[in-house]
Amino acid sequence: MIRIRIVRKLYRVPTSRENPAVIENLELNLGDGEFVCLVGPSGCGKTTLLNIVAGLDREFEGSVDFGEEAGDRPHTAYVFQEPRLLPWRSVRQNIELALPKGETDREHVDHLLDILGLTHAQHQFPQRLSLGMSRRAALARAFAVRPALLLMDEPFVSLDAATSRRIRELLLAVWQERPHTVLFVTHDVREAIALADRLVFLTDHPLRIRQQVSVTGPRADRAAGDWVESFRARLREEHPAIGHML
Ligand SMILES: Nc1ncnc2c1ncn2[C@@H]1O[C@H](COP(=O)(O)OP(=O)(O)OP(=O)(O)O)[C@@H](O)[C@H]1O
Repeated sequence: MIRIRIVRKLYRVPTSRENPAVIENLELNLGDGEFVCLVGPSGCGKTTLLNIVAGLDREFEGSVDFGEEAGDRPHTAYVFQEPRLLPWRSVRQNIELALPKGETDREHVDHLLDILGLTHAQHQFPQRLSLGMSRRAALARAFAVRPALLLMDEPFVSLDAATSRRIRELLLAVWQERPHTVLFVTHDVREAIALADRLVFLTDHPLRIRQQVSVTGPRADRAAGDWVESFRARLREEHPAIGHML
């Protein structure tokens, strides 16, 4: 169980007299192996929250408790909004560079390239890849380290609907092979319903939790658009306060 407690997070901007809290009084627990989707308006502080959980931002009041031995954090991978591949390395090298020093794990990398449809592109350089392929390469790099915690910040943004659906299916296929805790940020409630065990709807100014909802249907059924639409309709009925986010 990961326990996230953020009493207050603000950015001190020297040129600004007032620095309002971006996040305030947020309490969020992530179960072991749980897939949690954060859904919130643009600019509400989702990336800020992921950066805090990743340990990239330590300037906040509160704590992130990983329930491990003091000081230990789980093996974490972070997939950013942009794929952030090194342009002077091939797809395969980008993936292998993420592995701990001295570790090659060829079979695991081969398997990920295969399942993500990148075997034929493994020796290409990132500038030759489509956005969809780059995003798949970023996923392969994240999975290569066998993370216990995977943080994903709108990893499928600006893809066409068919490509993002295909990559979502690939993400689920790899995740289901070895379930681990995922915190996934999206604007897209349909995407969240297709993926998550739990949806966490957020407010902005400051960011807080507005509503949490479990999604219990089998993931195989959720690939069908009508399953997602009927779940959305039920949410609208049961939680009118979040109707504008649906
Ligand atoms: N380094 C920074 N310095 C000052 N303000 C910042 C900084 N980073 C983010 N902010 C502000 O904090 C707020 C939350 O930003 P953040 O990027 O976390 O939101 P978000 O929900 O991820 O946005 P989006 O959905 O557009 O990706 C915004 O008002 C943003 O302008």
